Amino acid sequence: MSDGLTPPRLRNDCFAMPQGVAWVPVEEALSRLRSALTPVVATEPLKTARSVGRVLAADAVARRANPPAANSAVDGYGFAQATTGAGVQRLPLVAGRAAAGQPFDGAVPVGSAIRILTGAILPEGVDTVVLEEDCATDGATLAFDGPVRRGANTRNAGEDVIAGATALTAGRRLTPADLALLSALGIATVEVHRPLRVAVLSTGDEILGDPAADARPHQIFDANRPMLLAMAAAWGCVPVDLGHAKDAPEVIAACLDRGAREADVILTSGGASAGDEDHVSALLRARGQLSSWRIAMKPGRPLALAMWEGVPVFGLPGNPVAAFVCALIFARPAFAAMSGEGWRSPLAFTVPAAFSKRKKAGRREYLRARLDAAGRAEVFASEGSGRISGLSWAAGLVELPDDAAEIAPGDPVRYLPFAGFGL
Ligand SMILES: Nc1nc2c(c(=O)[nH]1)N[C@H]1C(S)=C(S)[C@@H](COP(=O)(O)OP(=O)(O)OC[C@H]3O[C@@H](n4cnc5c(N)ncnc54)[C@H](O)[C@@H]3O)O[C@H]1N2
Ligand code: MOO
Repeated sequence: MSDGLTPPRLRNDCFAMPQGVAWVPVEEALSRLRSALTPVVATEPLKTARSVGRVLAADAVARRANPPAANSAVDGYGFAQATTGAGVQRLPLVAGRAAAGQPFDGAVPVGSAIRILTGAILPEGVDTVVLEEDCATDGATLAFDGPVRRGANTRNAGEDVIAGATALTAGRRLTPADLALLSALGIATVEVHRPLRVAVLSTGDEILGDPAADARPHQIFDANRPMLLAMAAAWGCVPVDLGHAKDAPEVIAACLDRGAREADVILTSGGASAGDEDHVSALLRARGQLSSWRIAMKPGRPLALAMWEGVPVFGLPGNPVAAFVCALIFARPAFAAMSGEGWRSPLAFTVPAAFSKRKKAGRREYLRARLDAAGRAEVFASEGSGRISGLSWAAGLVELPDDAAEIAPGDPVRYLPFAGFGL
């Protein structure tokens, strides 16, 4: 008989905070990570044209000014402004013209004008250009209505960037626009970090790797691995697919060993909680250095952060929504720090809520959200952590503070667009 057995009061709330467990606030877990992580990737020289998405390992210094010489911003006629004034101006045209790539060799005499095209270096004697649409000409004389401002329709040498200036600083993840800037400044090669290698492992006896396979009722297709591998790739990392492992400690340990050999960081999903089959957290506690787990956030509370053979492991929860949110909030800034970019806080702005919600104190909450036509954040109808359709529906997250909150339509909320996470 077990008459003396007294169960705890029924909570029936899978998101309630269990007692007797140390919950790590999100900010504390983030600041632990931030202080622990440094760049782990080597550097290499790379052709600028091939460097998009890479992280600069050294400042890029302009070899040349942009523009390198004063030139015309329009197609028109150039002259010295000092000899012109108000009212109708008539200037004799010199023979020849100045075009981009075909500079005019001579000097333009004071009081004369020259045909000039966009991008052409200003010939000696020219400091001002008048737009061709504002001119009349018979081929020998130019007429326009003055006055014209000195320097009109021209671009100064170095007005964008001067030679010797630092164009981009170390830590910059290079964008297509950066490639234009570097190329214009004559920087043909950049010193960049090698991309971070991110290994991804799914765990669980129920996981079936191939979505084309015939699944038995107890089996589910692996949703987390393609998602996490694609996130790593979108973040400029090299994804390393570790496949999926059964819920057996020695199998998971072998996969982690491989991950530690082939990658700079490991993402696992599933088995992060404290259930009978939650081998990832148990393994990390027993054989890795578990630094922080059970984060006070929803979704994602069983996040495990640990080291395995000297390589950081992010033990993400199995529920795909929780795995996704934890990857955004923890893995993304951490990968940036490890990649040489430095810690990157997510882009966030305040928008009015299009929803009502009451939350309890003690946990930060992330809701799948998107902006409606009026710029208000609407949230996905269900908060269920397995509702993957809501991740596709969403374009960002609403972040609710650790404290209790009651949100009514129109109240300001913090919105974190996926685009700000590079997705
Ligand atoms: N008694 C308690 N049960 C649970 C708690 C709790 O505190 N007490 N926490 C719940 C929360 S919250 C989460 S999240 C999960 C996290 O558990 P695990 O990280 O150990 O994940 P699993 O149990 O392995 O899986 C959870 C769920 O996700 C599915 N899954 C796992 N991997 C994948 C994958 N690669 N692709 C698609 N779906 C996946 C798995 O089948 C489960 O349904 O624990 C709760 N339970
Ligand atoms: O918080 Mo669990 O991480 O919801 O799904």
